[in-house]
Amino acid sequence: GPGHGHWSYADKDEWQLAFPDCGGQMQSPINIDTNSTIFSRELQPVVLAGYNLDPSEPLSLMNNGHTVVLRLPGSLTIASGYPQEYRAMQLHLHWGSPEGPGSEHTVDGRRYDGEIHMVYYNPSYDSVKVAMRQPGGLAVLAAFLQVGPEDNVHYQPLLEQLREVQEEGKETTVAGLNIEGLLPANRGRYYRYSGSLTTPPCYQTVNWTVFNQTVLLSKDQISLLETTLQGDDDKDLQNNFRLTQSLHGRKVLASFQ
Ligand SMILES: NS(=O)(=O)c1c(F)c(F)c(SCCc2ccc(C(=O)O)cc2)c(F)c1NC1CCCCCCC1
Ligand SMILES: [Zn+2]
Repeated sequence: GPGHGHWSYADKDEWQLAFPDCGGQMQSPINIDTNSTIFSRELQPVVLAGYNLDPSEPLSLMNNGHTVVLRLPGSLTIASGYPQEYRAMQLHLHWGSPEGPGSEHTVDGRRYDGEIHMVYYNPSYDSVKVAMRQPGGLAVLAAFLQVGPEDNVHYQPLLEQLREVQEEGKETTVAGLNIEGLLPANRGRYYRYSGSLTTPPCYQTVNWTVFNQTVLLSKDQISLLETTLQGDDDKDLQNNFRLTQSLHGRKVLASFQ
């Protein structure tokens, strides 16, 4: 992965030794205290463009030892909801275990079962490598995954491939799917704040959107996510979430009252 040292969720207190930004004052994830958010009428609904990918276009799905990553084409963009256009890079998931939930952000101290992150970069920079080091260079759309009454058909193409990438480093392909279907239906209600990657190198360059509406998956889909993948040395890949970080005075905006 990026950066030098090898890291794990077990040694998250040492991350800042090898990756100094991880000890910064604009770190993610955070707890969203809904009583302290500030309503901003400037925050327009998030609109995606190019999200209906061509089913004949296979996408790479990989277990990188820390999460499962679906590479996304740069033709998928955020058309509105941010001051400038962003282009898709990848999406990945965070989850817990059968013993407990595993979202990264929390809302009023509540941790959700899981969380999807769609990672975008600002194409006005020469490359992703440059963009990810610039403030506002990255945008991540985050949504909470929650157990609901039935299977979420949009997640099925991803989840049924998990067994093909059970071991760290394994890769497979997924047919082009409707990326928009992976996000909540209501993209007008979200929180916005400036933060960081939640993994080393923890660059403080992420313009975060955390949707208010959750995404519902069945209990079976959530437990498939929690019990299929293996990380380092064949240990179960579970609880791949970073603890919430101090705001250090940062304000969290809300697109709704
Ligand atoms: N929540 S998050 O967005 O910070 C995030 C995580 F929490 C993540 F845990 C991850 S996966 C861990 C980082 C990593 C490891 C290996 C490789 C590789 O072999 O290619 C790539 C990345 C992960 F990939 C990401 N997102 C990546 C961060 C690393 C590189 C920057 C650009 C892509 C976004
Ligand atoms: Zn993430």
